[in-house]
Amino acid sequence: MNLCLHNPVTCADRSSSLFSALKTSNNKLGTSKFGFLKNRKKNHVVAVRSVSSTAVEERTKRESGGGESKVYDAIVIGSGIGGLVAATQLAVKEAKVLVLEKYLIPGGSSGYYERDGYTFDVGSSVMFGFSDKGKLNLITQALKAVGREMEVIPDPTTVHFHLPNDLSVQVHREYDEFVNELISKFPHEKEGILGFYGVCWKIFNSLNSLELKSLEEPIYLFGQFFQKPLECLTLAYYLPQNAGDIARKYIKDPQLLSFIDAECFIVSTVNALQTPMINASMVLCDRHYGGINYPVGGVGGIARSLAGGLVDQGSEILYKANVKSIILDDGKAVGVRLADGREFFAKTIISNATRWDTFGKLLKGEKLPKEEENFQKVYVKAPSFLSIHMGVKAEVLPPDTDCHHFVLEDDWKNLEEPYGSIFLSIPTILDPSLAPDGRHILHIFTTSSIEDWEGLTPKEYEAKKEEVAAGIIQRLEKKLFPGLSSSITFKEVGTPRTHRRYLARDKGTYGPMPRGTPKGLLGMPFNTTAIDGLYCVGDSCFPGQGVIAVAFSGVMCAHRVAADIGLERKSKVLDAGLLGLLGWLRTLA
Ligand SMILES: NC(=O)c1ccc[n+]([C@@H]2O[C@H](COP(=O)([O-])OP(=O)(O)OC[C@H]3O[C@@H](n4cnc5c(N)ncnc54)[C@H](O)[C@@H]3O)[C@@H](O)[C@H]2O)c1
Ligand SMILES: CC(C)=CCC/C(C)=C/C=C/C(C)=C/C=C/C(C)=C/C=C/C=C(C)/C=C/C=C(C)/C=C/C=C(\C)CCC=C(C)C
Repeated sequence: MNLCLHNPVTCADRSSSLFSALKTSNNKLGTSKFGFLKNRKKNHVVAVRSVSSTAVEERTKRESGGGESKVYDAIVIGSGIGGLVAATQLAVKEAKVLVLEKYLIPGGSSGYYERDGYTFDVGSSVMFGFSDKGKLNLITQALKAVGREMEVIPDPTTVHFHLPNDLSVQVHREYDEFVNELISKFPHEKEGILGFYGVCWKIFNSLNSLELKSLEEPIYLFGQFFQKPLECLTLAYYLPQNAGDIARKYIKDPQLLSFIDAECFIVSTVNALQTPMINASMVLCDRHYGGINYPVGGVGGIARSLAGGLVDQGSEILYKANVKSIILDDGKAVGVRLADGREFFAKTIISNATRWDTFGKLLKGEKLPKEEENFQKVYVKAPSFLSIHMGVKAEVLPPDTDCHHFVLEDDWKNLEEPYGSIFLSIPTILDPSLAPDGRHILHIFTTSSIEDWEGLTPKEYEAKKEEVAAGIIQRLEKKLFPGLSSSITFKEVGTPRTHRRYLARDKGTYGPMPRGTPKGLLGMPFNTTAIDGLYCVGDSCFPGQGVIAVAFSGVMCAHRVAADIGLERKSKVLDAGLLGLLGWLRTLA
């Protein structure tokens, strides 16, 4: 996806030329034509109208010019990985799905963009769940479900930490190599290190033994408890716990505890005390179990392959389709209305927009359901990122430079501060085809809030981008790569405003972040919502941020929707019991 990480002021021109370039690739994906619904008049009242189900079908027919009416099984708003996995999983169950994407290509924050011979990943380039092993390789499985496979390049080091007091730790692909390196830095904490990471493995192995489907579907859930009671009880035990508390049971050294904070921060943007233990275990072990693998050609290929696979299954994806509102019929979600006035109808609506955008914008004017109020009480929007995509002369990187780095120079206290720590990926270390010969890509990012970028004139905005980016580049020059500034051949800076604009995420947020100390994953909502027929998918659903996490949310969502539209088994009585119980558990968070 092209996030247009350049001056938003000039963006319109460049994206129109980009669009012509992309048209071909969209066509290759089989972008469908939607001639069956005519444009409707603008200035619709966004307020919900009450119409019966038959009326919905009749209206669709009328709008199709009396031709064949089409009510989809599911409409998915947004083609992030969460939305695409939900859509493809439903499509392979023979549901008719329509994905509506605001932008020109699929992927959302897992998209890509091309400039001057470089292919940049919009978001991070660290891919979990992309191996050929076990049951947690959810990206591999999602692609396989629609007959796609991608060539991947194994990453020998997940991340190289450069931390205060000159603490340098490489997270090697081999677990033993990693723990031995960590133990060599903290020999007095050998038992603590093995104890903490040992609990992570216990949880990971339990997860890896389950068939992963919707935890909101009782026939499946009880079936898993019956088949794997110990593993399910282990997961239920750790569900309300956080990594920092478990770490403190084993580890005393404050610097080592800060290292565990950094381990958690890079995937959750919060410290270990606020990171759910199940999520921490998932990432701290998958990187050694299946390993981190990078898709040849860049991360954008994942979404392109899923979108292509979706169309192969007979479902559809429509780009430049900006959903403005969700249409309710007697309190049930039955369709969507686009910014250009077109309307589409389906038995179920799945929103891949964040919960804040779904309830705050797409259902504007509706009373916020109690469940969403609770969600907003427990979670706030995490800050966004400032990202710098650069092309540099290859010789500036020392030999054996690792692909991913995390830099926190002087003071552990800066870990969670805006611009405090720096993430750096150099995907061309693994796949040189992403850059012209003799060049490398540096994708640098650091947390930043939208408030920092508002109220500026275009000139001030540009100047601030340059100034902040220069400061970050100088820090990397000092810590890692002398001569970096003078080796830059291409540079584009994106801010939280860029993320808000191109990903349609409120305040450009990276995802939900606990307001205080959460009870692990207990407060995180699943996919059903208080509105009949409306489901959410993506990072504001269980289990949270991350490509593999939203892929799991997509799998869960598709299973729950399939049961509700009769493509999978369901029991109304058990449903009511489990959904009630889960709702109650969330109130305890
Ligand atoms: N390596 C990594 O771990 C990595 C890399 C990149 C992204 N990510 C993760 O991906 C997660 C986000 O994935 P996701 O699937 O939840 O969502 P997303 O934000 O990536 O995608 C949502 C999509 O929905 C579209 N959209 C939103 N509102 C719309 C509307 N009204 N009409 C039409 N389209 C609309 C957006 O354009 C976007 O394409 C983040 O949590 C981030 O952690 C992780
Ligand atoms: C229901 C109840 C109540 C109970 C029951 C019990 C049970 C059975 C349970 C179960 C559970 C489960 C299954 C769960 C699951 C989970 C999961 C799968 C999870 C996952 C997760 C994941 C994650 C979180 C991930 C993330 C990631 C990320 C975010 C990443 C990122 C990255 C980056 C940013 C990179 C960095 C870079 C550099 C350093 C450069």
